[in-house]
Amino acid sequence: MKFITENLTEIKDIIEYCNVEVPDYYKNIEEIKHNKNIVILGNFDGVHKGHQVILQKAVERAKDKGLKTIVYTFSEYPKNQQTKITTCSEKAYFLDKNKIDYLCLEQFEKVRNYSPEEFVEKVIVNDLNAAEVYCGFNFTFGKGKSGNVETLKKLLEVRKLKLNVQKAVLDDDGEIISSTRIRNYIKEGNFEKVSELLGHNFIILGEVIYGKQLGRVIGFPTANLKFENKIYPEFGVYGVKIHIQGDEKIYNGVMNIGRNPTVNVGILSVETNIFDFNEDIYGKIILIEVLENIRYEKKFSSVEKLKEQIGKDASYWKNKIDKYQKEKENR
Ligand SMILES: Cc1cc2nc3c(=O)[nH]c(=O)nc-3n(C[C@H](O)[C@H](O)[C@H](O)COP(=O)(O)O)c2cc1C
Ligand SMILES: Nc1ncnc2c1ncn2[C@@H]1O[C@H](COP(=O)(O)OP(=O)(O)O)[C@@H](O)[C@H]1O
Repeated sequence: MKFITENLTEIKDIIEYCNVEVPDYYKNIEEIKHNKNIVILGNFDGVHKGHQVILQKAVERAKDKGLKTIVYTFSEYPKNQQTKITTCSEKAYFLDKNKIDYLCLEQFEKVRNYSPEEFVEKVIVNDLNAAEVYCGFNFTFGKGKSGNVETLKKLLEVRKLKLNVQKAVLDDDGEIISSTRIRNYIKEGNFEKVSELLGHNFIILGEVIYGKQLGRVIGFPTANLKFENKIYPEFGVYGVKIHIQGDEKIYNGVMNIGRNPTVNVGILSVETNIFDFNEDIYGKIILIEVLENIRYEKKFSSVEKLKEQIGKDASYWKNKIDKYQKEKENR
């Protein structure tokens, strides 16, 4: 997948993790102008199962017609930053998995005052060279969200462009799959439901930074990540899978999110002890898949007691992994 963005810092992690060339904005803009494209509009926070239906249909259509697919979305959406399920880099990771050709991360400020007509003419027709457009049933656009799917349909029709509107995708219980529902399940720690509605596990992608360097002393070194502008599960301990930049192997481990009240630092941290691993990975990008809430974070009366509990958390998760593994083998 190629990127069209002027804000490279937002995609730095995914560029490094996937070891791809730093995108050239002007070159890629020129490239899409020479193609005929299917433009897919939306926020795609989480790239959940509903989003995936739109993406798959668009990709299929593009294949049939010899077109390219472009997801057009905003880099820094103005509101609700801390409720985002995916950062730009994480969104890019899943869009790439869905075989999208280009991801255009537009600065919202650039287009926020465009009327629906202007948006269609300047963005969809001129910049993106659209042959067809896809969006979800609740898509809005233009100044103050003045345009909806009906407006878009009419504006595209006069330009002989087809709009494909995806109706709401439902889960097995007949409820609409939405980013809001997924956020609530993340907060509740119900990762079975989170994974079911996302169609993949909740991920945290980031660079390993220095922490207090106490982990190694207590026998549980932890790879620490920066806190990003996104939603995090409640402070607590989670069973996770870990992927490390440049390493094919998938590791298991336990992650703690919180303020480490026992050692009284109070700084927010997201840190993971990786099982059967002993390497220096400072500066590397890692991708964590969150699978289960094990318990909530707690203040222990001593570091010794904390150490004992971390040992129990790790054993609990190792046993569970063994159980999953045996079940898989017997199936
Ligand atoms: C599985 C796991 C569970 C943890 N649970 C707690 C906890 O309940 N309370 C707490 O104060 N710290 C908890 N921690 C965080 C430790 O305090 C922290 O890892 C330790 O201070 C080392 O930090 P460092 O990586 O910055 O050196 C946990 C860490 C792990 C890996
Ligand atoms: N099994 C492991 N799990 C996590 N990190 C490990 C492991 N083995 C070695 N490391 C390395 O050690 C560092 C963590 O050690 P730690 O003492 O907790 O320091 P810090 O407080 O800086 O995170 C990680 O960033 C990584 O480079």
